[in-house]
Amino acid sequence: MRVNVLESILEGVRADLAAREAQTPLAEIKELAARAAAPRDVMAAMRAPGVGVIAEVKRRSPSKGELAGITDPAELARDYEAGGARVISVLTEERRFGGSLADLDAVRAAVDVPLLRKDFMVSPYQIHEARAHGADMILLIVAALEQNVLEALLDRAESLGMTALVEVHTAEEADRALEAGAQVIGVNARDLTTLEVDRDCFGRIAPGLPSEVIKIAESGVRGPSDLMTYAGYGADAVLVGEGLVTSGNPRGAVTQLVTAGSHPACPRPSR
Ligand SMILES: O=C(O)c1ccccc1NCC(=O)[C@H](O)[C@H](O)COP(=O)(O)O
Repeated sequence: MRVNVLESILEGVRADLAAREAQTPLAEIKELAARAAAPRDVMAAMRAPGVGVIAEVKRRSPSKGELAGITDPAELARDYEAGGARVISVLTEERRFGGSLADLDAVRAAVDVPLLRKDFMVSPYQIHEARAHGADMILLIVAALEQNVLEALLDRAESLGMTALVEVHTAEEADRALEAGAQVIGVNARDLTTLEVDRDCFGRIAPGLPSEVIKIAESGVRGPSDLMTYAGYGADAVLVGEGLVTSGNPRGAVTQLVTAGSHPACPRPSR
């Protein structure tokens, strides 16, 4: 029997969430979120000219195991910011990705750019938690959520002044994202149920999305030439993890992508 990777990740996420909720009740985490500094303007960052880079702090992955022995996520984030990343994504899932809310705190204290809390969101609790720890953006994976839950979580994020990156892998999921009112849609080249990476996925789905929707190409970006390909299909930004953390020079690797994304020969999103 084939194991659905996403389902098994979600099981662990729910168990860890229940443990955190038992320790810090929802009312308390809401209070902490309300006291956090105002969220940064992610939409302005996404609409800036050229193709932007969302650089990910990614310690480990279910498919590849330990990626680069990250010892200081704050230092990595400072390199990303210096290289010109528009947003920094911090993976906070612990069991499979080795991340934590402590990583998010460390990165928040180190940089000024908007932060994406990259995790498997299944409950409003996690959104208040993200805000309490300084995130400006959260991830909602369509394949992981019933439509009513997707819509409720999107509303919750917006009510806190945050932006939701709504992630899809198929045209049907893209329809669900639009129906939910997503303003930012990420097309993940990685099928989270099998972990296969299909770099043609963005080119099949993104051109069919409305022009006003911000389009992000996620996963499997190896360098400037992938960015240019995605730009040709209307990408506003690329989200890159492994390619940066394993590069040996994350600042230089981000700079190369940012340079390609702002080059006059780079296709511009039409809106
Ligand atoms: O990265 C994985 O193997 C993975 C497996 C199962 C669920 C999610 C997974 N990754 C989350 C991501 O979306 C990526 O970290 C992100 O898009 C960056 O991808 P990459 O540049 O390929 O590291």
